[in-house]
Amino acid sequence: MPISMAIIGASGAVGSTLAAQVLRSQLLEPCDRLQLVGHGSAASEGKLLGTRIDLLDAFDDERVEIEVVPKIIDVDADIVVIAAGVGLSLKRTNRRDVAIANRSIFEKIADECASRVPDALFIVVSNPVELGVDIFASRLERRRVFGMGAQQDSLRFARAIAKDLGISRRQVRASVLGEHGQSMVPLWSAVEVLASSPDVHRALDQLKEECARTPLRERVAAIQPLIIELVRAGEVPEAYEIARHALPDARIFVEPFITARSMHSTPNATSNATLQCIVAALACDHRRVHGQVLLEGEVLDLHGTCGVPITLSRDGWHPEPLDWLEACEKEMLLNAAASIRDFTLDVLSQPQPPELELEEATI
Ligand SMILES: NC(=O)c1ccc[n+]([C@@H]2O[C@H](COP(=O)([O-])OP(=O)(O)OC[C@H]3O[C@@H](n4cnc5c(N)ncnc54)[C@H](O)[C@@H]3O)[C@@H](O)[C@H]2O)c1
Repeated sequence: MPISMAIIGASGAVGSTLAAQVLRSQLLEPCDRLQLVGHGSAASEGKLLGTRIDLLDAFDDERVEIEVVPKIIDVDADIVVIAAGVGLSLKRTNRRDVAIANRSIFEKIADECASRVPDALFIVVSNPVELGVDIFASRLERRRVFGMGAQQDSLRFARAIAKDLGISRRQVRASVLGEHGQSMVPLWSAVEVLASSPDVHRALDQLKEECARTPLRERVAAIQPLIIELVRAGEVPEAYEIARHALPDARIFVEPFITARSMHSTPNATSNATLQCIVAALACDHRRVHGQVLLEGEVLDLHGTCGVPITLSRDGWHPEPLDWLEACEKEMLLNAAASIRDFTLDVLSQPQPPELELEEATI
């Protein structure tokens, strides 16, 4: 069955990188289609037309059909990635301001997708991922909507552990659940190392013991304000140096912040995690990924949006059991779910902001 994929926000850092990674991966074949979707402005259409030719120049060997779709209402795909919206900036310095700005963008895109492609699979990349999932899942079949933030965080955690053990990330399986934000929950009990060397397993045990000595939140709080200060002052090497010395579970709270601030986005890592989710949905082979989904009691009796382990098919997500969580991990996950709920309710109760200023919404 041919694959038809749309990237909403394809002119952005993440959207354009994802398009390149999808084409580079050779996931798509000649009869498949990749839609680069703009948002109705002449500037976004112009940029996408240029992006299309650049992608063709790079990847046309596979003869995948690459289309520019100037308006969201004309999207036509089985898999829709939402990478449109604003991020942190000088004007929007916190997650709440980003959420308030992106809320109306999410609502508009979700309404148009609901009328146009209700049976697609929707992958939310834009932040806050949980707000996006909530809004899309309220307008579409919730099982067809998931956020990729938890997969991104899980890959980061696996890399941080692999780095400290001196092995490849391929040899580490790790899970980060909860929020794609300050309430994320890295699970030491789920870490699996596929290396056979006893030294590596001993080193992992030592790492876990070291982490257990001081609560994660305390370790993050001890370095985060300083890192924020250093990044604000433009002292990026110093900020990375502090992050490098943090233990893996705390490092993933601070390192992405430095990266996002120093290069405006995290396009390669985010696209890679999104691509892994797309590959999992197409393979439909029960491989475990992680995603923010709107739960109705399927896991730990949770109701609301939360990052959990899932499997994927083209028709949507299926929850994986979580009854093996340690008591403290379960408590952290329940707290994360409550914090997500409070944040989302707060944002949804705010008055709608005026239209985004032109210079932000043009491309
Ligand atoms: N989940 C993650 O791990 C992760 C990582 C990086 C970025 N993000 C989020 O993804 C989103 C995109 O990030 P980016 O770095 O590519 O940003 P970017 O500024 O480079 O691109 C933003 C995209 O959104 C589009 N856009 C802007 N206003 C719009 C509107 N009113 N309607 C529709 N589309 C609009 C732009 O045309 C552009 O294509 C942001 O919300 C960002 O916070 C998430």
